[in-house]
Amino acid sequence: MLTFALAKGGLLKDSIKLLQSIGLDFSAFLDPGFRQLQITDPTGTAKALLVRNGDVSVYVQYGQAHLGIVGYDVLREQRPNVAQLVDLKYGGCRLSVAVKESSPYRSSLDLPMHGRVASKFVNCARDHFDSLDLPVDIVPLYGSVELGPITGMSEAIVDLVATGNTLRENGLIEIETLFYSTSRLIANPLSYRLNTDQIADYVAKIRDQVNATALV
Ligand SMILES: Nc1ncnc2c1ncn2[C@@H]1O[C@H](COP(=O)(O)OP(=O)(O)OP(=O)(O)O)[C@@H](O)[C@H]1O
Ligand SMILES: O=P(O)(O)OC[C@H]1O[C@H](OP(=O)(O)OP(=O)(O)O)[C@H](O)[C@@H]1O
Repeated sequence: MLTFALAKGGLLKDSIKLLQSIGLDFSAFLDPGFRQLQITDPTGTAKALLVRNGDVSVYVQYGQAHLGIVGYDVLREQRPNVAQLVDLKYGGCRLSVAVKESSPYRSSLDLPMHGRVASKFVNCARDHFDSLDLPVDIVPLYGSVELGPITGMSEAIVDLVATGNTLRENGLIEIETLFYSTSRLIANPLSYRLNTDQIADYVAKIRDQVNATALV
């Protein structure tokens, strides 16, 4: 049976809405009291696994899920062996360098050599500073990254920004954008090539739905 890996958290509502639009109902996952992590759509045609955002590509790469929905930011950070098929357009955000507004830094190159940069996106952050030939210490954090500069633990952060409210409310400013991100439909490369469980039909329906929505 075709299996999707869906990320709990910010992307879940839109992912379920998208799958509903192609006739697959996994809305039970949105019920806060619901505790099952694997469900079958009421029509019995597909299954969904509810996993952490950072684990979606793991299930897809290892083949327990044929398809998955995950942020492009995560794909850039993890570089998993999966096929990236469709830009789903929702979950828009960007990965940026931010510092305290009161600091003297206004671009990445203003940061001191061997200064600290806190991030959940350690690979993306390292690539960015390597490309500038600026040696910095990347400090891995798993959330509330904004506290790095606020507490003085780091000079800067590399973190996701959407509305910019979190930065503003914490006295930080964005000084550089690494890349923009939206959610992506990914597939296990072998299942996709072999068209296991008619993956191609579902991918085409999802692509059509996204294109139709973009035209509205
Ligand atoms: N503020 C935001 N606005 C819009 N999209 C966002 C925002 N923050 C993150 N995203 C997008 O949604 C995805 C999921 O973010 P979410 O915060 O739900 O997961 P997470 O807590 O980072 O994941 P994990 O559970 O693996 O730590 C991100 O990878 C990104 O693509
Ligand atoms: O620009 P904004 O619209 O304010 O959104 C940005 C915030 O959203 C994400 O955090 P999330 O809610 O995922 O929590 P986290 O700090 O635990 O990663 C990101 O890490 C920022 O903190």
